[in-house]
Amino acid sequence: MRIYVRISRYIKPYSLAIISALVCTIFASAVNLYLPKIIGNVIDNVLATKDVATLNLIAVTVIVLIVLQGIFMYGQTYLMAYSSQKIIIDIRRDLYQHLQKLSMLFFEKRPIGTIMSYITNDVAALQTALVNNVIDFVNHSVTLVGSIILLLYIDWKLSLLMFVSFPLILYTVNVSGQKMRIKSRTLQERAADITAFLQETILAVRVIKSFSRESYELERFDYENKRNFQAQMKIIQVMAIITPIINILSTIGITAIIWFGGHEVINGNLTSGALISFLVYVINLPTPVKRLSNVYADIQRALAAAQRIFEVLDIEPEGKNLRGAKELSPVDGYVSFNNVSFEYKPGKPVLTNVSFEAKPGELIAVVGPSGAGKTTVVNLIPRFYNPTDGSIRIDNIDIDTITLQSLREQIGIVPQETILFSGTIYQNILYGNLDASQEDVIAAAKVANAHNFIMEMSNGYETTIGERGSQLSGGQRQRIAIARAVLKNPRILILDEATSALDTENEVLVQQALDRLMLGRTSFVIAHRLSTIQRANLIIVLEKGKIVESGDHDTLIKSGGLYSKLYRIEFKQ
Ligand SMILES: Nc1ncnc2c1ncn2[C@@H]1O[C@H](COP(=O)(O)OP(=O)(O)OP(=O)(O)O)[C@@H](O)[C@H]1O
Repeated sequence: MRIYVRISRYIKPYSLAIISALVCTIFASAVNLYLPKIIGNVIDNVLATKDVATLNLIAVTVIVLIVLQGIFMYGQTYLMAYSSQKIIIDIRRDLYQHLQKLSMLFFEKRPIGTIMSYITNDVAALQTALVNNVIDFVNHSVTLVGSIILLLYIDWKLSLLMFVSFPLILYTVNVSGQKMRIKSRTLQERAADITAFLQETILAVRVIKSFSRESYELERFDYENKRNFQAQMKIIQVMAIITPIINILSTIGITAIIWFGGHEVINGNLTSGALISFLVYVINLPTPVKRLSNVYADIQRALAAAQRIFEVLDIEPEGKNLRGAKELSPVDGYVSFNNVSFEYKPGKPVLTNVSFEAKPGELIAVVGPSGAGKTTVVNLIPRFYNPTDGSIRIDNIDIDTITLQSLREQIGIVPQETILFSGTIYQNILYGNLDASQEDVIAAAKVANAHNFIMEMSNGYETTIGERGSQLSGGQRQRIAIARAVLKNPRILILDEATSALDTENEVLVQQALDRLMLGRTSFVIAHRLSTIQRANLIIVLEKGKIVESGDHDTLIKSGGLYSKLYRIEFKQ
């Protein structure tokens, strides 16, 4: 029931348009209902009495009715499509907005394709239900109920005969509808699996090719397709059984009516016209029943989709602001970790009692073996995750007590892998500060050593870069990411130095750009370069989530611990 209430909340703003559409539908269906009655009239009152005047009148009436029906059908289609599109846009928007608020953990737990499927497949299923099925439902319900009333009015004994088969039909529809609902959900999940698979393998096409795993991937794809096929066939099976059953039941009913009705006419209890009208109503009756059973199945499918959509909408944004969270005004850049512990999965600590301080403008290098928790430490600063224990303070304010947006406005991040959006280079740099002027963008590009290579491109700043910036080299992408960060002008900087080596020229340009970017900002660098650790005010050495050493380069080398070992293996080459 709750699901209907929630859907109705989306429908409410468009109720006037929907009601108007439904009124149009009712009138359009009423015309259909009236036509068999006219046929009966022609037989009894025109053909029997050879009354030409009435025949003319009936002909004109039929044409007028059909024209009116056309107008109503236009209204029904237009208004319903209008409102359902609007409703779908609202749902899609809410879903997208909600997804944006969900924590990183949500995205890490699910393949990208599955998440996309919520917004594409599930919303599309809802859309079909809203556009086609609501109209069909009203149209065929009116036809069904109207036909039954008219049948009773024409001859109730004949009607009773027909009604014997009806409960059987309704029962069949009901049982199959329940089955459809369960199977539809499975199908929807299988469809999402295929999207997820495609997404993953298309993104990883380079890896697949380099390992020559095309046939292996094809096998995996075949498997996903097979599962989808099986889910699809289970639904078809139910539908394939229900249709002939309904046909058989209706045909038995019609034959009985012709037989019994024929006797009624012969005995003079019924006119020929009335029997013909009756038969036309009865023959038309399976259509609404069949369509309603399809509508029912479609609505079940839509409900399954709606359920999945609402399940996502119900996931609490984990990184949400605490009640009474304050805006963080521009900071000096003092950052402290106070006994911070963290676990991604309960019971599996990734960081334990991490404490350190960074003064404004300092460079903090985070080093340690792979998996030590370096990325996790820096990800806690913009609150991509919340510490399980302890606190992080910026300018002595616990970051838990400030709004996420104002916190993240003060932090610039240059990741190891630069993610660019399809669009122009200009738009990609502007992403750092949407209010920046053209001069600012160019100045930032200059600081980032990006201006020259941009100007050498076919359309300069207006050059469109392919999806994820695939047309640019690694070093160029990094410099665009740096330009973005320069434009944002944050007080605190998080930098993940690329491990992959660039060519010497790019290396120098990137390094120079980074140095300019870090100047005067509190910078946390997951360090892979010798120059960074040598210059760092503080080096934090992590091992298995704990700080095992900290200090500057010279002190740590002298102490001869893990750092000096790492230094020999990783940095001093
Ligand atoms: N999203 C996640 N969910 C669960 N566990 C995670 C997640 N991210 C990282 N971990 C685990 O947490 C630990 C620390 O990971 P982290 O990425 O912080 O290490 P790192 O020092 O940055 O490693 P690397 O140098 O290899 O990038 C690892 O054991 C890793 O497996």
